[in-house]
Amino acid sequence: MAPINVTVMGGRKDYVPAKETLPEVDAEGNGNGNSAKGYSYETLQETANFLLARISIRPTIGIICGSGMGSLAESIVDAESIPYEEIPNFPISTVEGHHGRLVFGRLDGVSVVAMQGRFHYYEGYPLWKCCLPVRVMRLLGVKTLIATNAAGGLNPTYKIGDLMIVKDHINMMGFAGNNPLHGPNDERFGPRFPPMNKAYNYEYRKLAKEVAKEYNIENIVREGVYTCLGGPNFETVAELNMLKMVGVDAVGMSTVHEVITARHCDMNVFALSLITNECVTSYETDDQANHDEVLDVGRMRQDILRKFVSRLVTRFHQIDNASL
Ligand SMILES: O=P(O)(O)O[C@@H]1C[C@H](O)[C@@H](CO)O1
Ligand code: HPA
Repeated sequence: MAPINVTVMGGRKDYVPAKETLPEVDAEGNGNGNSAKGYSYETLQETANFLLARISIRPTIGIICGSGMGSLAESIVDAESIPYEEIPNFPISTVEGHHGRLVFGRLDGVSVVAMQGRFHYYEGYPLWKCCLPVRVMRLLGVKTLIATNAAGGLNPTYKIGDLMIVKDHINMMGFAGNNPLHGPNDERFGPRFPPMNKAYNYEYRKLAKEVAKEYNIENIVREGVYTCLGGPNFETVAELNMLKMVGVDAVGMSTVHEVITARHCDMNVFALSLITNECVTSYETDDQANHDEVLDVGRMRQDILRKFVSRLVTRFHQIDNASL
């Protein structure tokens, strides 16, 4: 790749983009996320077939690990991992704290697949591509999605290290017309106009609160509303105060579009936010959100998260099977 001349502070410098770490533009040549073109059902079926040929597990529950929460996948036994680079049509992870592989295996005897590394809009991927793994999971036979994320706590009662069961979301990016389902609809995935009022499964949320009691962690488990902004910058004070006014409890840069995609293809959804920082809603402070702190809190809470999510997998599996 030819060097690009860029002006940096202190003068000009030759910069060679690390090709393997830059997301490619989409099929229409757009890298800005506004393309209506996604991969076809057949293309994603090819991806699913590739994975089915490589792995012996047939997962029914899919887990997306949030920033710094990759260790969730380390409890998986009989694990078979496939790096994203080896998976046809898959993007690659470019964010620190996101390993970039699918881990198939068993959690407490339940067959699962975990994404150790998710795709974010700010990495340059259009929303449909950020959510491509969700559709692939569905084609693999996954019926339940557990999406985890790191988020800033906006609700003033939330503390760093709290776990927020997501009860609902506000799709801020959708307000601006950016939606993973934008563009032609393939009914084999789901309907043109999917409802979103029961996006976060009520039974799962109830169970999660029971498990929190069982594990004596109910004092750190909350339930609230999440929103996703496009990132990569953290929010301004004015933005955060506006979000607070409209009822947002936690702010992040993911999950909402994954949940929309999952509900579109009729998956049951549970989402969990780890509160990694308190949002700065005042001008009278020197505090600043930063990614290192996000990763540190992920490490600090890794044992609790692993135990909690493993137990949720077992309990969700029980109720999914009971309702068959
Ligand atoms: O992948 P998630 O949503 O957990 O990551 C959050 C949002 C940004 O990617 C990053 C900011 O530190 O953490
Ligand atoms: N804002 C947005 N995304 C985040 C935050 C935040 O404060 N913390 C972790 N991810």
